[in-house]
Amino acid sequence: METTSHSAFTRAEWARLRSSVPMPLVESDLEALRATGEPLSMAEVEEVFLPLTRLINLHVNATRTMARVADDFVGRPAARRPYVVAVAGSVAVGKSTVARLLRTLLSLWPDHPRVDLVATDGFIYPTKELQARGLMQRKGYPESYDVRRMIRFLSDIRTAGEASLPVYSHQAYDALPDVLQTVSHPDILIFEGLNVLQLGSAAEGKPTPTHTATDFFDLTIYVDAEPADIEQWYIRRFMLLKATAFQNPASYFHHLAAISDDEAQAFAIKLWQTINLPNLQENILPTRPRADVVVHKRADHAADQVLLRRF
Ligand SMILES: Nc1ncnc2c1ncn2[C@@H]1O[C@H](COP(=O)(O)OP(=O)(O)O)[C@@H](O)[C@H]1O
Ligand SMILES: CC(C)(COP(=O)(O)O)[C@@H](O)C(=O)NCCC(=O)O
Repeated sequence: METTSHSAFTRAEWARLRSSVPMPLVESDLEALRATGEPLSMAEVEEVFLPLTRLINLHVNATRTMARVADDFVGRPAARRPYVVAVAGSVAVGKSTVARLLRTLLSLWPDHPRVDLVATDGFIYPTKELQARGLMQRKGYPESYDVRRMIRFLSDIRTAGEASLPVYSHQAYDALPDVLQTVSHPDILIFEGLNVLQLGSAAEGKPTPTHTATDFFDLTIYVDAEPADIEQWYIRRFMLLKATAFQNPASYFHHLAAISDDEAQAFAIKLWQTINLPNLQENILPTRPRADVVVHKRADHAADQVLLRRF
């Protein structure tokens, strides 16, 4: 399906663009990269992600050349700033697996060995603040993020090469108090989250923001799938977490460990249908046309199509 904004590649067409990039991973490497309940095969790496890392590698080098031109023009010493890749998509679509895999693959290229990864959940307001604002049922929606802090983080990374952010715990369902993740002079930063491609709009009575997160990205990737498939993945993962992570008394969802599977499943469906699906439809899907690369996954998680932006 060719669109006005993107060229479409079947999996087989995209796989040919790997060219001669060698496969650097073995099965045990993939085991460490898989998220809960998510398959990731050697074929997926070879046919989908090695071509993608080849494209990113070419783009990093071209971007560095362009930056040198600007430095030469004004007569200042060449400065290397982090190249930022954004990964967007729904809750449970597999963004974090894609982000971890890209980090591993990109760090094996000698041109850019230092690759860091940041998830935007670190910018979600702490539970106390969400409760005060009446946003506990809007977690993951644009208004649940401290967008100013996120923009400041991205701006510091691009200008100074270094910045810190809070750390989110899925177990606590909240930010960890007094814990910060510091990112320091990576060659590449992968910035992963639901809302990274959003333009942002002015709050009631406030001026339009000067910057949006997308101003700071060199390349944007949208991980795509049919909402009905993502719902199945979300529910399956929730049930796996019930049998594992939720058993821990420290887990926010520990109370669900004791209820029946049918009740837990009904709860997962409710979370999906009242929070995550509307967020996908209202806020996340509308950002897809702006992505440079769209990786579309089938019900079995294998990518069947890749779109590449034309402009
Ligand atoms: N309640 C939870 N407890 C523990 N881990 C979780 C929980 N919810 C999500 N996760 C994990 O957090 C990561 C991010 O999940 P999510 O934001 O849905 O994005 P995605 O599935 O696209 O990576 C995944 O690795 C997932 O398995
Ligand atoms: C923390 C999240 C909003 C994801 O945030 P992201 O890293 O994409 O910014 C999401 O995993 C979440 O907790 N959603 C709330 C509804 C639910 O529990 O599924």
